[in-house]
Amino acid sequence: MQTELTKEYENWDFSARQQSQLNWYAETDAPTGIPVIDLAILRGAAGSAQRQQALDALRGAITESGFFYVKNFGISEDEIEVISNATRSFFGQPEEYKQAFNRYKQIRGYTGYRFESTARLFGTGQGKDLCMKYTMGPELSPEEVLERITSEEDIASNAYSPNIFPDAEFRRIWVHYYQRVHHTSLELLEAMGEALNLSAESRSVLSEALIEKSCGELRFFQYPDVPLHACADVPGNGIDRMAAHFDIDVITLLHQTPSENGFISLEAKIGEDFVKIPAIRGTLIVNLGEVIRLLTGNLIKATVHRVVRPPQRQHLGSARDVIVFFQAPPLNARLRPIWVEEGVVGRDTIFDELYQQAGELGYVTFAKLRSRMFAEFIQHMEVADARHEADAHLFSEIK
Ligand SMILES: O=C(O)CCC(=O)C(=O)O
Ligand SMILES: [Fe+2]
Repeated sequence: MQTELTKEYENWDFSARQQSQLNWYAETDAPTGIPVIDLAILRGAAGSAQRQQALDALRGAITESGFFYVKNFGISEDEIEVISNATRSFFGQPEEYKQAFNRYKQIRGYTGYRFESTARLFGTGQGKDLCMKYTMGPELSPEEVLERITSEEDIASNAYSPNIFPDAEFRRIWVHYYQRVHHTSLELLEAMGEALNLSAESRSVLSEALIEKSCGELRFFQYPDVPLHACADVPGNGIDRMAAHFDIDVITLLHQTPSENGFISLEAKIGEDFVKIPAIRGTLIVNLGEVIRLLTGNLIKATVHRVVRPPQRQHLGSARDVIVFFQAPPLNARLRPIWVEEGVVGRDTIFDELYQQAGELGYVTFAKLRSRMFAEFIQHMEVADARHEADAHLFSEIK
């Protein structure tokens, strides 16, 4: 058994690849209720019928499924190829070399295979994330950090920890992609404000708090082929590659590659069912996060999603790459409720509670909301770590 497992490690492939050569799905494969929105149309002449249709589709997606695709998002396939190949090449280095860039406590730099556990944070599954990761946050000067913090606690929270990169070229490539995807996220948030017909006051919450001074995090995940013995259909195994969760940001922009063998790993919970979200060439997947759900009184959905393991017959060729940008407010953002004219379905969230407590102050800082959200996660994290190591024997040692 051990020999087989070692052989599977030899299947870890980090060679450079051309995006055009991958086994993409087509736009017609988008699941029902997950529209493909054309950002080129949204950027076009205001008032055209086509543009109104795109705005209506956007409104439907964010208030119903909480998931959509976006095409013509302003980042070329070449730019995606450059960051992917640079990061794949880093992941292909010896573990010892990579560990020198590990700042996991600050959620920066390299995080090894099966190190983080989304299951542990959310209490919605078992096991560690079956991928390796690289992470960067906003590039801020010390003055810019000072502007954004509200207390000593904020410094300790590591939200503004410095970035780390293996070399100058890697940094240039990552900073470039960060700027590009950050820009796309702003375009989408503005379009959402328009699609929801927000009042001037509510739009100012979006632009002051979430748009202009936002602090996103960019991460690259490489999920290698799932080892045969760890597949979803082996009795007693879990099914997660990354356990079910919602994102705790404002909006997430995710680029995924298709697996060579066609297996679709990413699933979104729409109604009671988990729906497969295939990798469609030329698109990003967009989903909305907890912060915007709370600000809009549940109107915008922070949809639960997960990444699943393949069955044994599809373990070879199940590897996938993901570049994901989490758009988050700065810690000093002054969050207020966003009112949408019709359709407010609930005002009883943890945000509303904090907002009422704020009284005359009239806002809740993101720092406050964030620590309240994390307090909920800590309860899940008290589950014994052993539970998350129960399947460790299914994976061989990293050498
Ligand atoms: O790997 C994926 O496709 C999903 C990643 C994800 O949901 C996350 O990191 O929040
Ligand atoms: Fe997620």
